[in-house]
Amino acid sequence: MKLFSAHEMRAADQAAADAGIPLLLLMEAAGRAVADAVTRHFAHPEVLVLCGGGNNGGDGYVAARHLLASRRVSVLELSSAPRSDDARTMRRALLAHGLTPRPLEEAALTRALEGRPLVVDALFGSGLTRPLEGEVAAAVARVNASGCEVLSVDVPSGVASDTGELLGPHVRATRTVQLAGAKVASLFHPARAAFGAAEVADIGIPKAILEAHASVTVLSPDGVRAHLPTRAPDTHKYEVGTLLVIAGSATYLGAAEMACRAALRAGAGLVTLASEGSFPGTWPEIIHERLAWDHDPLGTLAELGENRAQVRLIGPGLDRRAAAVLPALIGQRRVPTVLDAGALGGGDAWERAVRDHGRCVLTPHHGEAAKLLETSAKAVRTAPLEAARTLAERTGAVVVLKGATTVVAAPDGRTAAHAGGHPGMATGGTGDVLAGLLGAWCSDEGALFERACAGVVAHARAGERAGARFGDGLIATDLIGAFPEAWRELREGR
Ligand SMILES: NC(=O)C1=CN([C@@H]2O[C@H](COP(=O)(O)OP(=O)(O)OC[C@H]3O[C@@H](n4cnc5c(N)ncnc54)[C@H](O)[C@@H]3O)[C@@H](O)[C@H]2O)[C@H](O)CC1
Ligand SMILES: [K+]
Repeated sequence: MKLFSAHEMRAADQAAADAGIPLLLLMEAAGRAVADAVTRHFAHPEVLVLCGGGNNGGDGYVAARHLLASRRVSVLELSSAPRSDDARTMRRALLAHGLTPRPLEEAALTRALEGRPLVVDALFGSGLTRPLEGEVAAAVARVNASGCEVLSVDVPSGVASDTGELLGPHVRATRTVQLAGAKVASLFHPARAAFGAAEVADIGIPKAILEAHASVTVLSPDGVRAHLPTRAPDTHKYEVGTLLVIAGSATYLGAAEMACRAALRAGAGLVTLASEGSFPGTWPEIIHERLAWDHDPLGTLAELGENRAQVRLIGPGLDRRAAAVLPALIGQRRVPTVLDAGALGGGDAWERAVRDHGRCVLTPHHGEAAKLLETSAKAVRTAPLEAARTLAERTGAVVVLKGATTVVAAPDGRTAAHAGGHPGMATGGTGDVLAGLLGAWCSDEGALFERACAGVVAHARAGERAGARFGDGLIATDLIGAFPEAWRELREGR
């Protein structure tokens, strides 16, 4: 499935019109899809349709017309007359069926809501340009306070379709029927919650036109299945991903250990941890090599069995003293390299090293991305797709921008987003687990973006499984425990 900005959707509409499918046809299909969704999901005998002055309102008039056959329908419209010709046409068609919209005034709305109808919200869609205020904001507040169920058309009115940030008063929908494609806001918190159960309706824009106008893919198990690592029956450990993890510090080895364990459970053939201090060695499968950050760490690493590592992961719990040698460390080997946490150093030399390397995967959370982009965490939160893309373009790396919705961006502009997982994953160490998992799966340097996408979906699925068992009390190592099951489910298409 694709994700659309308002601009991309308008461009797709225009391309459809140029190809011979006029907007009026799309509007008819949109309103029909909304009426179908009402029939499928709601049994209310009474339906109240609220129409705005744009094309979203036009969809509302069409839905009202189709619902007349099976429900008692009333329509309240914003006092301003419909602005677009198409919405005006659809309003006339409704009049021809004997239903006359009435002005959306306080008294009329209050009275209409008393009958506890299903409310179809067709006030504003992707054309919202500023926060709702005045009468409209008051009407939206009244609808929310009524406790009536609401089906929003395309976007809950008041939600800006291009960002997960909420800008002002908005409808809290029970369900939203998104038209032609999912909108950015439907995937990102906190706006995501306003959509209720979100679905996408086909309104007759040809698939090729939609594909050509959307730049973001919504990740799903089906979409990543082809990129899950598989093993030949006669393979050996050096063939399935040998990983060198450069992480941890003398006193804090937990993050490094979790990354190593996750990599092993994700199928890495061999995992070597290079860190300072002695390793408690709770998993004997992890090979430990000692290095001293004050004493020629690059030389030590060059001597290690590092030559055998097909992938490197640098960063979880990394000793602060490593910062001084990070650019040289990144440049030391040309194998795919996942940079996490302490290895997301930033600065000119770091950025140059990452760019020159050309096979890096960066896994920042919002705060780390903000530091790398020299902006605020709020700016990253408001526009995570753009933040991930900018960082990927600047560094030439695949960027995995972690959050409740994770964005994966490639330097060539490919972008994907995934909203799976469980709120319990907001706990220390889940990022280390993702880093280890990506370390295990990013051995295929020709498919770093695809493997990163698969890793993000698998990590989220493991979180869902662990969340189902432990709820918000899940801890990072539970994800590692749930990982084999999650991976199997994805492989088997469950
Ligand atoms: N391909 C598709 O998805 C199709 C979608 N359709 C529907 O069309 C709307 C978008 O229509 P548009 O006319 O561009 O915008 P709106 O209906 O959202 O109305 C905006 C309208 O209102 C003005 N405005 C904006 N913000 C405010 C505000 N805060 N207060 C007051 N007024 C505001 C703005 O100037 C516009 O005039 C899409 O969501 C779908 O529902 C088509 O029907 C079929 C193809
Ligand atoms: K709406």
